[in-house]
Amino acid sequence: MITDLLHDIFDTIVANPFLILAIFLGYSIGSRLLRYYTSPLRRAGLPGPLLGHFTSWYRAYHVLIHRNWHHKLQSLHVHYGPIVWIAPDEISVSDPKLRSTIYGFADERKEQSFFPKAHVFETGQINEDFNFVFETDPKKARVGKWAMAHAYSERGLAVLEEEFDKAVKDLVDGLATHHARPNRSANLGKWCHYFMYDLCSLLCSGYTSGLCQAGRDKDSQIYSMRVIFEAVGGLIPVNFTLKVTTRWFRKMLLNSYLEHFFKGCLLNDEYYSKEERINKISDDKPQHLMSRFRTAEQKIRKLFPIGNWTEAITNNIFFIYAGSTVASNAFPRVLQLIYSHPRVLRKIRAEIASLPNQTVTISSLDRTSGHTCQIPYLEAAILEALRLTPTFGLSLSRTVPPMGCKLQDYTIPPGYIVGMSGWTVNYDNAYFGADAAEFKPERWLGNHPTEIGRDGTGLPRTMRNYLEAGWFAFGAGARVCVGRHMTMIAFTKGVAEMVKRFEVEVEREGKDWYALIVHTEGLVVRLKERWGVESEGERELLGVCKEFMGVGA
Ligand code: HEM
Repeated sequence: MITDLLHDIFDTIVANPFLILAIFLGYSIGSRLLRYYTSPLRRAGLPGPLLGHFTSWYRAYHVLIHRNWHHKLQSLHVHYGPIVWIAPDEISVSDPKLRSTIYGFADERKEQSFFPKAHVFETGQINEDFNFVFETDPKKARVGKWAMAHAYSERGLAVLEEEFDKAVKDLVDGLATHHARPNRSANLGKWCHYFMYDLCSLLCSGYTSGLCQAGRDKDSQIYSMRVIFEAVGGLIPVNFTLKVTTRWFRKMLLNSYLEHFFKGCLLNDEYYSKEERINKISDDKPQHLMSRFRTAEQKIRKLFPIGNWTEAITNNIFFIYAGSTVASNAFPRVLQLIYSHPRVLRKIRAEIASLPNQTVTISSLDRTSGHTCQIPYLEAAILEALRLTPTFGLSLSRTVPPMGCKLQDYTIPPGYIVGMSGWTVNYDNAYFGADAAEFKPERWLGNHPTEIGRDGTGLPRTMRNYLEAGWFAFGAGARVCVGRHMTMIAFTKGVAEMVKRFEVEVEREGKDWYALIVHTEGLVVRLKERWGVESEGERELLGVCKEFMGVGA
């Protein structure tokens, strides 16, 4: 009986494929229309592009085909205001003042009021154990952060300062060896990848992956990372990805790239298995991150006993490199902005010249009690560049908790997704000023003209405190980027050595395109080694020498 029925269905499909297609399309369009007409977001009158109210393919189109979602989102907010309904169940918010509503630490009614990471982040779970960035279970994420935060802190990284210096030296020496000669241009984007990847290997295991020395992506590590970013970034905006794939399936698809990557970076010794290698590095280098992750994994395991320790450690190491991919796409733009503003460049050089040994150390950044930052202008220039190019382009989506939420005049019911993106928040004129789109490091310095600090001292609020409370380059709240200190240390040291050593002329600006993160591609520059100008007297002398040798000042 059932077999007959199945036969009949099969015959009908074979005989009438168009009928089946029509039924499928009818169902699909009908269900979308029904969802739209019954949506509380429509009843609440949320503004936004009509197509986006029906289907998430509207956004996927801009992500996957045009690769310009970050700019599209900016123009949507300019057109519709700070709250935009962008996909059937998702709202984009650009008002910095609403940051704490969505990402703030929950009050005592945590279960009811905390906005957890949206389910769609599960797409990035391509392995079976703890996954720092994409973990959607708030309890697990909290435990992970608690176990690992110290290793990523300024103090935790200070013990590895030598490794930062080594990576920076390899970057400038590599650029000098491979590119600093006439008629030889350098792809700055690629070099920033080499730099950040070498740095990660040094921090994790104490030896370099040698990309800056080689001047190329030796073992296709950057390529492997890119495949993972592309696949995950392409799938996240398409809602049905999670309906048609499982964690096992995504692992099958992408794990080989993860393993290849891991091998290229850290397991390049054929005599050891992965487990042996992890243990050997961790035992030999207890200060390095591999060892810190092994300890963190043991802590997490006490609370979440089921898991695979090598995968957990692989994941953590992967996220060090993944974070660095975010950073290495930001670094070229940071350098470009600084070099293309001669006044800023001069001020940075003057600030560095005033440092002991003309060298940035981690303690130059120290602001803890009794210390003053010794490189406020350089730091401000980097923060300002990161504000304008927040490479983590993806909206950081959160699920509205059971008690719902109010965004300006709109009430959003539980279960809907709300999210902010640095590309819209950081350009908000009302918060950052009418000149928000301009590169002005000075805006981070001094005090706010009217506000009083919120620390109870009655002193004016610093501009830095005000801006950091609104910007969104590193996210906000419980899931704020743990790699921000590592980024600032690497960038301040990196910029300092670059501006000391090279004059840089941009030959081609390249372009930014969107895929989970905003990639910086094709930024080509010409480098000329400087003569280490230090004092007025030396400058004059060097001017004479250069003139004599025809090098030009
Ligand atoms: C310019 C550089 C960077 C930018 C713009 C950036 C941006 C971000 C943002 C926006 C988030 C929040 C994600 C969310 O809330 O869903 C985040 C999280 C994270 N970042 Fe970064 N990041 C940078 C560098 C790094 C580096 C160098 C590392 C690695 C050391 C790193 C590791 C992480 C990790 C592990 C998380 C997850 C934190 C958590 O979920 O609790 N990031 N990053």
